[in-house]
Amino acid sequence: MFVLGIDSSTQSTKALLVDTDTGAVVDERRAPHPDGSEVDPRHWLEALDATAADLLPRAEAVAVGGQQHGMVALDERGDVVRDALLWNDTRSAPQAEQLTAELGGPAAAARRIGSVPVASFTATKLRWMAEHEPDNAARTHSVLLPHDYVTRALSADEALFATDRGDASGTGYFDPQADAWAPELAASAIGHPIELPTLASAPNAVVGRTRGGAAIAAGTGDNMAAALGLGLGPGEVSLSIGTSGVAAMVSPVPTADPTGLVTGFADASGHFLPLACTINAARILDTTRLLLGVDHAGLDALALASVAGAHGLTMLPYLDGERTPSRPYATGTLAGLTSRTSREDLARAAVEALLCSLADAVAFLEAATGVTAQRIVLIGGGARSEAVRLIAPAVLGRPVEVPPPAEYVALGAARQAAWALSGDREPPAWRPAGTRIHEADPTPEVLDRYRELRGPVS
Ligand SMILES: Nc1ncnc2c1ncn2[C@@H]1O[C@H](COP(=O)(O)OP(=O)(O)O)[C@@H](O)[C@H]1O
Ligand SMILES: O=C(CO)[C@@H](O)[C@H](O)COP(=O)(O)O
Repeated sequence: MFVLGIDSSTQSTKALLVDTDTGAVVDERRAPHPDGSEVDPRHWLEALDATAADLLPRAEAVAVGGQQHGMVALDERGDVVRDALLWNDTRSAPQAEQLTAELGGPAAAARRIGSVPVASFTATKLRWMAEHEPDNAARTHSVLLPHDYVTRALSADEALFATDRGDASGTGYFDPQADAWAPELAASAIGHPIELPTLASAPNAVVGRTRGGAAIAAGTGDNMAAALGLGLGPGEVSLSIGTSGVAAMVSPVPTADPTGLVTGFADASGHFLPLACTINAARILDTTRLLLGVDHAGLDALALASVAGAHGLTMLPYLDGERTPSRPYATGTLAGLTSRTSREDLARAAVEALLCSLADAVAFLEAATGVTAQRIVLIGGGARSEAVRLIAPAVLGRPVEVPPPAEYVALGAARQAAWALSGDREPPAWRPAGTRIHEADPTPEVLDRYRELRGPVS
C-alpha cells in the first residue's frame, strides 16, 4: 500500500510515493516554482499537477507540507484576490511592529500567540493589504495558508477549508496553548471578520477525499512536516538549509520567547515546535557560486581549499534583509578583504557565514527553551553540500548528524498520510537509515568574529 507526501516549499514542489509498511520511497517527482516573495498561488497548483497527477492514483492517502505563513487571500467565490505574499517578503515589517504594540508589546504578544509577530507572519500581511490595497482587503472573504490552498485543490470537494495546528500557529491569529484560532486577531489585522479554515480534530485526522477516493490528511507547515519525517523526539533539533535556515526543536511544552528570536509554534504530532528561522540560507551559497562562476561542487571545492576563518574574511549574510535577528532592511557585508583574499576564501566565508547564522539560530533556540539540543540533524537542499557537511561540526562546535539526502518534508507529509490511513495512536515507525555523524575540531574563533561583525541581536 502506498501514500503520497507532497512538499510545496518556496522554490519547488516535490512529491514522494511511499510504501506504508517500510517508509521506502518508491517513486518521486519535482517541479519548480517561480522566483520571488510574491507569487500567484495558481503556479503551485501547476507544480502540483506536474508532480502528483500520475502518482496520486496509486496512493491510498495524501498530505501536503507547505512553506509556512504565506497569505493566500480568497474572495467570496473562493478565487484568488491577489498574488500570495510569502514568508520571506519583508514589506510588512512596520505592520509587525504595529500588531506587536496592539497585543501589548513583545512579552504579551508571545504569551497570546506564542510568538512576537515578524514580517513573515500572515497577520502582518493582512494588515499591509488593509493599509495599501484596501479594495483587495475588502474583497477578501477567507485566508488560507499555502498548504491549505494546495490541499483544497486535491479534494473532490472544492469547499474543503482545512488546516492543522502546526501551520495555523504561524499565522499570528492562533493561540497555541488553547489549540484554537483567535479570529478576533485576524479580523483586527485586516479590518473585518474573515473565514478561517477548520482545524483538524487530531494530528492523524482525515479531512477529506480526493476525486479518486484517497484519504486526505490535514497536512502541515514544512518545518512541522520535516520534524515528522525525521521522527524527531523531544529535545532533538532539525537544522534545515532550504530557502530559509531553520533550527527547530520538538518540545512537549509551549514556549513564549519575549525576545522574538524564537517563535513558539505547534507541531504536527500534538507537541510544540519552537524554531528560529533565517531568511538567508541556501541562497548565500547560490549567490556566492554565481559570483564565482561555479556550480555547487565547484563552490565546495573552493571552500574546502581555503582554511578555517578564510584568512580573515568574514561575511554577514543578511542579503535580502533578515528575520533572525530582526534586520528587515539589512544587506550583506564582507569584512576583512585584503589584496591577498582569494576565490577560495570567498567561498569559505560564504559557507562559514551560513553555518554561523545557523549556530546563532541553535543558540537562540537553546536559550528560549532552556534545553540543550540532544541531537542536531542537518537536512534541506544545502545539506547536499560537502563543504557544509564537513565544516558544520567545526562551526557549531559539536557533532552533526546527516541523514541520507532526501525530501524530509515530503516524507513527513507521507508519514502523516499513513498515520491518518491507519488511525493508530502513533505514526508509523519509519526511521531514516544510513545517518552519518560528522565530527570536527571546533573553531570557536570563526563564530566569535562573525558575532563581532553581527553586533548585538536586540
Ligand atoms: N549540492 C548542493 N550544494 C548547495 N546547495 C544546494 C545543493 N543542492 C541544492 N542546493 C540548494 O538547495 C536549495 C533548495 O533547497 P530546498 O530544501 O529544496 O528549498 P525549499 O524547501 O526552500 O524550496 C536551492 O537554493 C539549491 O541551490
Ligand atoms: O518561515 C519559515 C518558518 O517560520 C520558513 O521556514 C518557511 O516555512 C519556508 O520554508 P522553506 O521553503 O525554506 O523550507
